[in-house]
Amino acid sequence: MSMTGSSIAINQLSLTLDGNEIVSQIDLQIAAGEFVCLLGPSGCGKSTLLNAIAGFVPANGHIRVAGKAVNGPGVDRGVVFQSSEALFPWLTVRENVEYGPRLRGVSSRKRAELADHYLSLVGLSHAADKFPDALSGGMRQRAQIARVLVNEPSVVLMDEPFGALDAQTREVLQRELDRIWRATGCTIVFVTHDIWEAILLADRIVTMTAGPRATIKTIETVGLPHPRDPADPSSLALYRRLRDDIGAEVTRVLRAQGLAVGEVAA
Ligand SMILES: Nc1ncnc2c1ncn2[C@@H]1O[C@H](COP(=O)(O)OP(=O)(O)OP(=O)(O)O)[C@@H](O)[C@H]1O
Repeated sequence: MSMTGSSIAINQLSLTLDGNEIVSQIDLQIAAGEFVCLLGPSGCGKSTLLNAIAGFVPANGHIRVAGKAVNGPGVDRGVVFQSSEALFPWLTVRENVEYGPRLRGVSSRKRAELADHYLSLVGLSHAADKFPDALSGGMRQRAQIARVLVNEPSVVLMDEPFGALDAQTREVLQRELDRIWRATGCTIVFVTHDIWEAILLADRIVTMTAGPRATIKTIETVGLPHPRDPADPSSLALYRRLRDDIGAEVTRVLRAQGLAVGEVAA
């Protein structure tokens, strides 16, 4: 039970929703097994870009995963959402995790084996027979991650997966995700609002301009050893750069709307 990450190649990509061009001229090459975070002002189009890689949003331009054009959703790409409502409330954790393999016709013995493995990987073996309602927010997100990993995708797309969690649970799950990513070798694209979260997790951090027609503003290679220490001067310098880059975008938009006079931090 192992995965290999796939590369993602995005070239000259624009995305239009309801006739509005949300993101424009995106060029981004992600290596197999890389962990990339997307940061940017609220509403700039981070989720739209992630959804396009997932195949939920039609692409104008090119998105290739492992060299193959993305034309719709596929089992090679798993998506973890912020909301724990993504779990089926009428199924136990184990049944939720086995759902994907069951759809793919995997035998019950193999399904159970896969579920055991991925529930253990996310630290949820003890809660396998519980229903989602009986779980804490952090446990539900673990279950969602197991439900995605059980399909052994080469790319995991995560849309603010820890955004609704309290700070302590979030920190625990960030460490866990770092471990899980290393254990699986999958490629991760992770949308967040949280600059520290991006610094703790990412190989590279992509910042986006404010929309409409948002595009890539900067790409930072983090290049710091794991586990990352927020008190490290290099981490702090990177935090300030990212904060200033995103803050400048927020300020620009507010000024354009005639709403801001001073500087605005992200
Ligand atoms: N189905 C849709 N139809 C039309 N416009 C949409 C649709 N979904 C999102 N949008 C618009 O697309 C833009 C980008 O939304 P998106 O959710 O991708 O941004 P985001 O950067 O992920 O936002 P946030 O950080 O607040 O989660 C927003 O202006 C939003 O209003």
